[in-house]
Parts: sequence; C-alpha cells; structure tokens
Amino acid sequence: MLNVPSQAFPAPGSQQRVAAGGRSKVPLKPGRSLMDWIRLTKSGKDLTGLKGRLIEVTEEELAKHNKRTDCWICIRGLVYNITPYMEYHPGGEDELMKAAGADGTELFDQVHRWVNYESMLKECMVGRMALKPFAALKESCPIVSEENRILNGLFSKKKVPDNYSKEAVPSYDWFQTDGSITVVIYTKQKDMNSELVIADLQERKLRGELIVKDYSYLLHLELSYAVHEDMIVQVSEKVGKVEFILKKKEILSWKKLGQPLESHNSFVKRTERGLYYRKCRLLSKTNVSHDTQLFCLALPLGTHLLVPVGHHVYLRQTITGTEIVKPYTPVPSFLVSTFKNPCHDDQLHIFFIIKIYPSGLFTPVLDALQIGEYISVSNPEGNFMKSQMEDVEDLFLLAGGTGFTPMVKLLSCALTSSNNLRAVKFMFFNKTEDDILWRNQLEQLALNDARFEVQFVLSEPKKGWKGKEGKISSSLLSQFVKRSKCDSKVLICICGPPPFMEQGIQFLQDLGYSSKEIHCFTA
Ligand code: HEM
Repeated sequence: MLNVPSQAFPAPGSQQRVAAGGRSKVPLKPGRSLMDWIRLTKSGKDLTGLKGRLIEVTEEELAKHNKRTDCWICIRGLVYNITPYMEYHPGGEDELMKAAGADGTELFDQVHRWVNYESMLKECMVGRMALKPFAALKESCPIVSEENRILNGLFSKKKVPDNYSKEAVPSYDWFQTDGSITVVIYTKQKDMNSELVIADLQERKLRGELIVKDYSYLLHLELSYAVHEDMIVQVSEKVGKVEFILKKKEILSWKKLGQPLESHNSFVKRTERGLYYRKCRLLSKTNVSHDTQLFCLALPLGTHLLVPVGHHVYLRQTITGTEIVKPYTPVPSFLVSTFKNPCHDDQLHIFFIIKIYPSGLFTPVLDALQIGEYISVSNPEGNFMKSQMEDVEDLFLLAGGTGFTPMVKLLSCALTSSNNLRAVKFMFFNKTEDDILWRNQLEQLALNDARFEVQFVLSEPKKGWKGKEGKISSSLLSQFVKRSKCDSKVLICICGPPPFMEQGIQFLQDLGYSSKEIHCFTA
C-alpha cells in the first residue's frame, strides 16, 4: 500500500496529509478526481441551472433543494448548487447530503474548515441568503446592523464568546517612544508562550493572533504610519503579556495606532477563526529519497510563527485557477543537529518533507516550484498537546512512509526535554529500503542516544534485507510495544495511511493499550 503513486487525488497513500480522526474518504468513480472537477468548472457549463444569474435565496427556497439530484447548501451566507459536485466529493455523497437544503457552515467547519470551497465552488454559486423579513425591514435603512447580518449568516462571529466574562477577555493598549511603537496585549492567562502568538506585519498591516486555550484573540490594524518590517515579539509567560515592538520609519508622534481591520479586537473559538495565510519564498529543495523532497521556505521578515510539536500547517496553491489547500507537518531541518536546540527551530525558515506523486495534482505543482517562487502557508493547527508527553517513561512511535513527518519533532522534543523518559522506540514501515527517509540520521541518533531505538520494517524488501519484514501486525507490535516497567507511563504515537492507522489502532487496543495512551496523527 505504501508509496504507490495514485491516479486519484488526493493520493490515498499520502501520509503527509493530516486530517481529524474518524473521518473517512470514499473511493471516487473514474473521471471524478479533483482535476476532473476543476476541468468541469472551467468548461463553461451552467452548473447552477440559473444561466449565470445570482439570486437571493429564502430559507424556504433553500429547503426545497434537498435531494441528491437537486441539492443546494448555504455556507457563510452564500448558497451553492452542489448537485454537480456530488460525485466528486472525496467524503462521499451521504456526507454532503447531511447539509442538503440547509446551512452547512457548522458541519463544514467541523470536518474540514480548511478546504477552500469558495474557490472550488465558484461556478456553483446560486446567490446569497435573503435577509429575513425582520432584517429586510432594516435594509431599507442605509446601514444594516451587524446583528442582522449575523442572523443571515453573512457574519457568523461574535466578538466575545457567551461563556466568557468580559473581564477575562484579552485587551490591548499601546505606547510610543521617538523611534518605536509597542502594542501590548494582556491575555489575562498565565500560561502564554511564543508558540501561541502568530503575528504578521506586512506593509502597514499588523495582524496578531493569540491562542488562549480554545479561543483566539485577534488584533488586526492598518497602522497610522509606516514601520520597519522586522518587529520584535515578546511574551512574558508568567503574566500573560504579549508585546509587539515596531520600529517607526519616521520620527513623529502618532496620535492613533491605526484603523481597525476585519475582526479586530475579537475573541472567538479557535475553530471559528478563518485560516490566515502568508506567502513564503522557496529557498531550496533537496532530495531525501527517490520520490521525496525536503522543501525549505523562508517566512516573511515580519512574520512570527512557530509550529508547536505535533501540529501542522496548510499549504495553498492555485492550480489552473482553483485554490487548493493541503495539510503538512513541518519538520526540523536536520534530525540530529536540531537536537542541540530542542523544539525551537530557527524562526526564519520552515521545512517540509513531501513525497511527490507524479500523477497527483498538488505535489507535482509543488515539485515544479522554482527557487525564489512563493507558496502560501497557514497558521498552525492540531490537537496534540505537549502535556501528553509530560512524565511519559516509554514513548513508541509507529509511522508508515511519510507518516514519519510528525514524528521528527516529537522525537527531538522527547529526547531533549523529557525528564522521565527511559525509552523512545520508533518502528518505521516502508515498502523498500529506498523509501526509508533519513535512515542514516535515525541510525546515527540511535548510536548517540542509548534511549533511542529504531526498527525498519519493509513490506517488499529486496534480497539480502536482514531487518524485519511485513506490514503492521499484531505480532510485530506485541514484540515492539512493551512497557519497560509493568506500570510505566506510555505514549504511543501513530501516523500513516488510513489502513495502516485503522489496523494499528486496533492491534494496540487488542494489546490492552487505552485510548489515552494512543495518539493518532490521522494522516
Ligand atoms: C457540509 C457538509 C459536508 C460534509 C459533512 C463533508 C464531509 C466530508 C468528509 C467526511 C470528508 C472525508 C474526510 C477527509 O479526509 O477530510 C470530506 C472530504 C472533503 N470534502 Fe467535504 N463535506 C461537506 C461539504 C463539502 C463541500 C461543500 C466541499 C466543497 C468543496 C467539500 C470538499 C471536500 C474535499 C476537497 C475533501 C477532501 C479533503 C482532503 O483533501 O483531505 N466538502 N468531506
């Protein structure tokens, strides 16, 4: 199963990809790949049945279009005729039908808020939801209140979550000297750290997102005057204070910090905050195996972005006019050398190990990217928490193919910052020896650190292979995943293609490991 280039896209065996647990893709009929869908949308066919007209859709009208053969859904106030997309949806028709004739925003966001539906469904747009009668009345007034727009799905965000007292919501202030502006955000939380602050300064636009538990605070401003691109981000962990220190281009006194931009000073659930992308320049591409490359991207000078261990980002590219988004887990640039500086890669670059599927859609375009060209990279996401590694005595990592990528930083963090750790054992499944990523580095690491052991398992070894053979199995796991003491605290991380994951999890459960002891990077 591993490393087989596929006609379908996204490539089913692509372990580089990350998804939330429990979701499943369905096999699509031939001729129903993403590329086929893009072709159809560019064919000039009338996909809405409205001959290019855009209409206002009432709730009653929307509800009428709730059949497979006539299906409309509303996402963020806009209505799409998704009947032609049914057979192309990687999650299957039944999943799409859950939102038939209704507002599918919440459902969509729960499953894959990162999917770029606006771009993919451009040609399916029927129109926007009509304002409800109560709101419609007000529309005759020149200003429609934000409250009414929320009712109609145009804006879905509240400024403060219901269950939050106003006093606990972050707030900001600013002060200046002759040469600098300091913006201070008081998060009112003690456990802030720099991984929870993602900031971008471009031209005069300052966007700072702070992750406060399950919530996101956003500072978003067009600054009054120009500042230098490089800003300093300082986090006072104990008092939960975050400072953006900006260098003025001209020495003059600012009367105002700037003009608020979209969602400025808002505090919402993390999952409700749209994904933000910045353009990163490709600095280098290095072969790490016959079909896999290490990409090094430069973050813009005004960007502060650290990807926490076990988290991923989304890469976005425009392919024949349609924006396509895919998740990838960044890796440290070198397995061994970064161990000197645990968990903190240099903050200017971001590295990805990506397998190229020649018949895929996304990775060949990535592969063709020239040095100096740009690709958009999102803010980090993920549900792995460092606290899961606290007090762990035995760490087991099971990866198939490029399911290796989330393991790299995990390894690095575990071996450098975990105090109680007795053993880290990594079982790495591949098809052939040529597919093993960073084999030398892993072997070197095992020589350097007595706690670390690596085992390679091949499903199609060539003659002469002396290591383990086969696919993930109960017998392989029962020999490998063993507590070093009968009561030792264990964490088992697993990442690979869907069948690998499903079987692996089942075998681990059969061996008596609890769901708390297993973390799935379901890729
Ligand atoms: C609102 C109802 C929807 C539900 C319940 C739903 C559900 C799902 C599920 C279960 C999957 C498979 C799991 C995965 O790998 O991510 C999936 C995949 C996908 N869906 Fe939907 N979907 C919905 C709407 C849409 C819409 C409107 C689009 C429009 C473009 C869309 C595009 C996709 C794409 C591109 C994937 C593949 C994601 C990947 O590359 O991993 N879905 N969906």
